[in-house]
Amino acid sequence: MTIAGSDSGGGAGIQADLKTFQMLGVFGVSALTAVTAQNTLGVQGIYNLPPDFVRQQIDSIVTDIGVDAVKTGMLSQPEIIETVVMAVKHYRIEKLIVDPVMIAKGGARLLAPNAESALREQLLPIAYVVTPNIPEAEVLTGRRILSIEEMREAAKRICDLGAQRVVIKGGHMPGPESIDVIYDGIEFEELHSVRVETKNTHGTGCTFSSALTAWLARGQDFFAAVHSAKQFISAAIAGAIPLGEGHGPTNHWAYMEQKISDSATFFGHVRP
Ligand SMILES: Nc1ncnc2c1ncn2[C@@H]1O[C@H](COP(=O)(O)OP(=O)(O)OP(=O)(O)O)[C@@H](O)[C@H]1O
Ligand SMILES: Cc1ncc(CO)c(N)n1
Repeated sequence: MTIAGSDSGGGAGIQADLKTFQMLGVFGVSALTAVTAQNTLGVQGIYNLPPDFVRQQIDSIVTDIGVDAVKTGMLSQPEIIETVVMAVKHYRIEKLIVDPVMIAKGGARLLAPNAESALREQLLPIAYVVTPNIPEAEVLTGRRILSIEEMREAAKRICDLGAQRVVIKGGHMPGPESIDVIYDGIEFEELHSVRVETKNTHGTGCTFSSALTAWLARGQDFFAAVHSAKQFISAAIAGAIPLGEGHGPTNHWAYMEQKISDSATFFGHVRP
């Protein structure tokens, strides 16, 4: 399940999450927190849903269909965070993947400033894993992050805030590689990928964390699931189709296309 906002542009939010789940063979369900009027140029409008109605959607899903993992994205308001926290505790959801969405690529706020403390103090302590980008990790820790060493320190601090595991995504740090720092409370790992020179990075964070959620729902262990998610997002960025005039979306089917062309046999055809 994804608990997040709708991106009318289809590249981020609920739409990115459900497309990613589908591509990874996971049945996606959703609870909407907000509806955005959004495209590749920016966010033109936000309509928040009432917290009670967010809870009603979660109740509808969990009491009938059930969930193997739950991901949160845009939560927008402190009351929505409190509602999600209560529901996660009530249903004893263990695999909670928190993508602490704060600001969209174009600069629009997707989390009210007065919701940051609720996120830090109430949601992080019940997270199985948190996946901040660098600016989000800076807000959560209150410190600048300018190096891999500082990413590691931030990961430790975020675990000290109560999260069990952390992936700090390195898309915002300049350099020839995009490096993510993974920490499970004991061990660190760095995941390197060649930085693709592209402006089509709308929704990279949502897509990465929903791929991680899908692999965790499928039962992969934490480090393996992060590696698989990185493969998914790397293919989605490299294979992005340019849409719109601004930051275009990633390509949610590129990973499967790559898998198909990598495989020796496909529909009975043996590749030379
Ligand atoms: N230009 C790029 N080339 C290769 N990998 C990238 C690039 N930009 C981001 N990534 C990777 O994509 C994933 C998402 O990271 P990023 O830091 O962009 O998330 P984000 O800022 O939360 O995204 P968004 O807010 O747009 O949803 C990470 O694994 C990161 O390393
Ligand atoms: C609805 C929504 N969620 C998350 C993001 C972050 O990419 C976005 N741009 N829009």
